[in-house]
Amino acid sequence: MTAEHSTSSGTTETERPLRATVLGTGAWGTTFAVVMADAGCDVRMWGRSSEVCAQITRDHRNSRNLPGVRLPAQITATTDAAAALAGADLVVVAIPSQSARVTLTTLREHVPASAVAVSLMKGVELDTDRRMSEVVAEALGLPARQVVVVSGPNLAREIAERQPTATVVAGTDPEATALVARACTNPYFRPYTNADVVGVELCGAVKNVIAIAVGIAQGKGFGLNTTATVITRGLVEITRLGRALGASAETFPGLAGMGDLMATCASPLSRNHTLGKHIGEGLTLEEAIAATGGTAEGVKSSRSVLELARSLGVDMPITQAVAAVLYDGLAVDEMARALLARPQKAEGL
Ligand SMILES: NC(=O)C1=CN([C@@H]2O[C@H](COP(=O)(O)OP(=O)(O)OC[C@H]3O[C@@H](n4cnc5c(N)ncnc54)[C@H](O)[C@@H]3O)[C@@H](O)[C@H]2O)C=CC1
Ligand SMILES: O=C(CO)COP(=O)(O)O
Repeated sequence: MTAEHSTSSGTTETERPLRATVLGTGAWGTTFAVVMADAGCDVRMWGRSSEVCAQITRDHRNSRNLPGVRLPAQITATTDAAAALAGADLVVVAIPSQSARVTLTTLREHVPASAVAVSLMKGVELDTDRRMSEVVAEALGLPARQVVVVSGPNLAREIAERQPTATVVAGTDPEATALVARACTNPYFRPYTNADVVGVELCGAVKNVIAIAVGIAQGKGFGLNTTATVITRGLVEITRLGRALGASAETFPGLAGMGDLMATCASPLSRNHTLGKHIGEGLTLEEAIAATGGTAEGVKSSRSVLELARSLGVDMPITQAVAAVLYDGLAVDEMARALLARPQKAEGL
């Protein structure tokens, strides 16, 4: 992957590998660094832990977040934000959604004004109800056209093992979107581009809440009929919210929508699914968070998505039930009863 710069004659010339800086050394940040390194980019990482950064640079491993995976030797990591971000063409954000605004605000002075920012995060900010691309643009002071999102059926561990998958790269500026898609194209990772940023981001955030619901059902011992019902009606909920916010109907049955729902709701690798299962088995929220490890974004997003839906008058019964179980003491046994007892209606949106 090389950077192309316009020359004075208006043509482009290939000069050097594209420089990408990943913010966050968690499971997905590290895996996406591998994806971009395998696509030919020059990849640096920034993280808070000097121990993790040293291990990435020196031993080519991240045993805390991606145990057993060997990283390409050219990936380096540092806690020094200025060094990590100097000259970056792409700034890839992979930290928990609720920490994004504060963290990016402190890093802003080091981000080159011409950089394209890439959000890998799947959440909606509490209190503001902002999507992550909006948070990134506001915190870094970048125009919306310079922010691109990546979202799809992308369980980190499988991709770190170079198992084939596809994703969606969404942005409002076709050039920036294509640049990010090229930066992550390699023999096992295939991005599709999409101009529907709103739809792609909502799919990524809300599928985590639906995966918690599926996990709860499975933790209760319910089978595949229940799982299929929650996934399918979950997609209806996501679509309803997205349409109210102007998203394209075509996005929801695609990779970022149905694709990611299938991966996240089915896989024991998913933190959201796992957390839900623990809740269904009777753990408290605190116990389930501790037992799951890693970031289960759907916990906080159940509240922010519900806030957003209410502000728009959109009905999201599964999301509402998950938030009620996690935060309002609704008993798990009551959850299914409450969902099934709702008034009869026609299928569809
Ligand atoms: N793990 C996965 O398979 C996928 C995750 N995502 C999304 O990517 C985002 C990041 O997820 P993961 O890397 O998996 O999470 P993780 O839990 O593995 O790692 C999060 C990382 O962020 C760091 N961090 C936490 N608070 C921070 C702060 N205030 N400032 C700087 N760093 C901070 C942690 O130390 C850790 O290194 C989430 O929004 C998640 O939904 C998206 C696709 C796949
Ligand atoms: O987003 C993901 C897969 O696409 C990862 O899901 P979890 O955050 O639930 O692990």
